[in-house]
Amino acid sequence: MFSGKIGFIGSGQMATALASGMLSAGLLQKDQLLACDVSLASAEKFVAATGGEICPSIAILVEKSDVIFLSVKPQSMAGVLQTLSQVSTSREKLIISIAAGITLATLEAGLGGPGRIVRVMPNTPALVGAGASAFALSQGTLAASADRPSDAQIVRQLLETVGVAEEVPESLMDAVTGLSGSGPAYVYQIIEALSDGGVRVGLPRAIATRLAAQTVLGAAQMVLSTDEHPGALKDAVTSPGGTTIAGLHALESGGLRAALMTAVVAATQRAKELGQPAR
Ligand SMILES: NC(=O)C1=CN([C@@H]2O[C@H](COP(=O)(O)OP(=O)(O)OC[C@H]3O[C@@H](n4cnc5c(N)ncnc54)[C@H](O)[C@@H]3O)[C@@H](O)[C@H]2O)C=CC1
Ligand SMILES: O=C(O)[C@@H]1CCC=N1
Repeated sequence: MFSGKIGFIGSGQMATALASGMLSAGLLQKDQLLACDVSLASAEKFVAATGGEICPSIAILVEKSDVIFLSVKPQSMAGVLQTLSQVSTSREKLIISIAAGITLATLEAGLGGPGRIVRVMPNTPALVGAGASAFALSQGTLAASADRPSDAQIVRQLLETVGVAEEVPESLMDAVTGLSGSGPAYVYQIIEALSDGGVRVGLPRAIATRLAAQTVLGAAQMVLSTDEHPGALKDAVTSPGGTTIAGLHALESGGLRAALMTAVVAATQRAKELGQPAR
C-alpha cells in the first residue's frame, strides 16, 4: 500500500491510465488521488474514472499531495513549471514528469533548481496493470532514511504496481519514448491489420480481432516467460515449406521489420525535438 496522496497536474489520458491502474491494483484508495486541469471536461472525466478529487489550483494540489505527476503535454510544461516554481512547498514534494522529451535539466531550471525530480516514461497499458515504464532520477532525489524509503523506491513502487519498470540513464529516455512510450499505438495498428487480414480470408470481425489480440499477447508472454530469443520462438512456429514461412516471406517483402525500426527511430527523434526550447 502507498500511504501518501498523489496529485496529477494534467488529468488526461496518461494520468487517468496511471491513476486507474494504481487503484485497480489496490495500491491506494480514491481519496488519495487529486487532479488539477485547465479543462473542466478533462478533470471531470478523471474523476468519473477514478473517484479522485479535483483541485481548483496547482498551489492547492501541491499543498495536499506527497507525489506530484506532471502529466501535461510537453508544450504546456513551461507554464506549469513557472506556476510550480512560485509555490514554495513544491520543493519538498517528489515531482515526476512523464512528458515526452522534457529533460531533467529543463525541469530543474523551470522549478528554480535541483530538487526531488524524476523523469518517467510510462505507457497506457498501465491502465490494465501491463505498463512498461522507464525512469531516470535527478541528482536532487532523496536517499532512504530510517523513517522513509528513497525517492527511487517510491517511483519504482508506483510504476511496478502498474507493470514493469526499468531505471535507465537519462540519455536513454527519448529512446524509451520511441519504443515503449509510443509502442502501444504501433501494436494496435498491427492487431488491427491482422484482424483485417482475418476478415479478408473470411473470419467474422469480432473473432478476428480477438484472435489477433490474443496472438500478440501470447507471443509477448512467450518472449517474457521463456529465455528464448524471439528468432528462436519464430523458428518453432515455422515448418519447412509450411504456412508460416509463406506469411513471413510476405512480411519481409512488405518491409515490416524495417518499418517498425524506422518507427522507433522517428518517434525517438520527435521526443528529442519536443524537448528543445520553443523558439
Ligand atoms: N498518451 C500516452 O500514451 C503517453 C503520454 N505521455 C506523456 O504524458 C503527457 C500527457 O499526455 P496525454 O495524457 O496523452 O495528454 P492529454 O491531452 O490527454 O492530457 C493532458 C492534460 O493536460 C491538461 N493541461 C494542459 N495545460 C495544463 C495546465 N497548464 N495545467 C493543468 N492541466 C493542463 C489538458 O487539459 C489535458 O487534460 C504528455 O507529456 C505525454 O508526452 C507519456 C507516455 C505515454
Ligand atoms: O505521442 C506522444 O507524444 C506521447 C508520448 C509517448 C506516447 N504518447
